[in-house]
Amino acid sequence: MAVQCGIVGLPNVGKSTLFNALTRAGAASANYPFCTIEPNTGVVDVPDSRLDDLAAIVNPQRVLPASQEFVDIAGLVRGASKGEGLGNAFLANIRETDAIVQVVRCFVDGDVTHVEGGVDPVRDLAIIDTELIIKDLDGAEKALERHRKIAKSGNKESQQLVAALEKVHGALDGGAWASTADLYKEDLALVKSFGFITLKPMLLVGNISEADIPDPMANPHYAALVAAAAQRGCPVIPICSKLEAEIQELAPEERPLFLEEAGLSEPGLNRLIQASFRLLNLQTYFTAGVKEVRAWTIPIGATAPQSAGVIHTDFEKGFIRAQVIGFEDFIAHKGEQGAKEMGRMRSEGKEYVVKDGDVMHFLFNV
Ligand SMILES: Nc1ncnc2c1ncn2[C@@H]1O[C@H](COP(=O)(O)OP(=O)(O)OP(=O)(O)O)[C@@H](O)[C@H]1O
Ligand SMILES: [Mg+2]
Repeated sequence: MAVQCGIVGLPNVGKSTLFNALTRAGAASANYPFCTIEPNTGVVDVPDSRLDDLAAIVNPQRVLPASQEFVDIAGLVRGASKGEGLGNAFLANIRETDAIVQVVRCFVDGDVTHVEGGVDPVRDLAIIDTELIIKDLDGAEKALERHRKIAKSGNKESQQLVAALEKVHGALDGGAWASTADLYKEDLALVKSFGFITLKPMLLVGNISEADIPDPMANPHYAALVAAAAQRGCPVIPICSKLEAEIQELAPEERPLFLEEAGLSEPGLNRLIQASFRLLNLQTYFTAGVKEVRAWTIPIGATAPQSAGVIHTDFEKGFIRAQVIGFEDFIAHKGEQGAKEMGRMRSEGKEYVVKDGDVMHFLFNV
């Protein structure tokens, strides 16, 4: 289950630079087939140092991190939703994604053109908002037109769908994101297939300059973005895309020193990937065998059978029970054998809610 994030923003704000940094980072260490699916879609590894800790104990033949997909689209300009610029065609590409990462320019550099004439993150946010809202409004209107006809014939499901679409439409028509509409779980399920962009969770990336790294809030543009993000309850992280891309061009052994000099404890990309994980309420469990140590992505709250289903649907169908060792126990007792001897291996049933970091072994019927 590779989670997909769509990267949006005005032209020339640093989306592709960020995307390239991300995908190069992934490609360097990834052993995934189809690493680059399309020119503008890249699969990246989810950095997780716990995998190294597990591998040091288990000594597996291979280590497989969890993965995440990023989709880079052309910049959106004013009027993109009405066909201006290239962005409109590309907006369709992000309808399928699970979350939106919006890159907002906060770096000041006279050599890099700003399509709106100057750096102003709050204005830029409003422009992108408008485009996404109009695009969704258009989609909602078309869907309503179609489904109102079917609903008239007395089709119950269509009537429910129309009611849900009307809520979405109402929010969008008032200039707000569809996610602010008062939608029940059932409504969300009904409108899911329409891929409304403004129903997706969004993470803001303030693209700062290298000089801002030690103290991003000292850049008034970034501070303004943080304030705007807080107002709408949207997470925001500072990243210098340009530097991140440069880091990924270095040999892995050269990176730590470079990071230290830049004032970073780890690549900003790690924070970005981890933040998008949190945004989507995801967590990780591990399988740790001599063949492979592997990270698996599951929603927070997933039960043991649901988690097994991420490996294979048969594991979920035929689930009997799971043997579980907490990550800390696995490390402290130097692996499965040690944890077992100390009574730290638990047998859990169908109701067990998997915890972040659990090392799992599933028993199932086929
Ligand atoms: N943090 C930064 N500091 C300084 N320059 C940057 C930074 N991030 C990106 N740039 C520069 O901004 C320019 C535009 O970057 P990029 O091509 O990534 O933008 P984009 O958003 O993908 O544009 P488009 O929408 O046209 O595809 C490049 O010259 C890049 O080097
Ligand atoms: Mg680009």
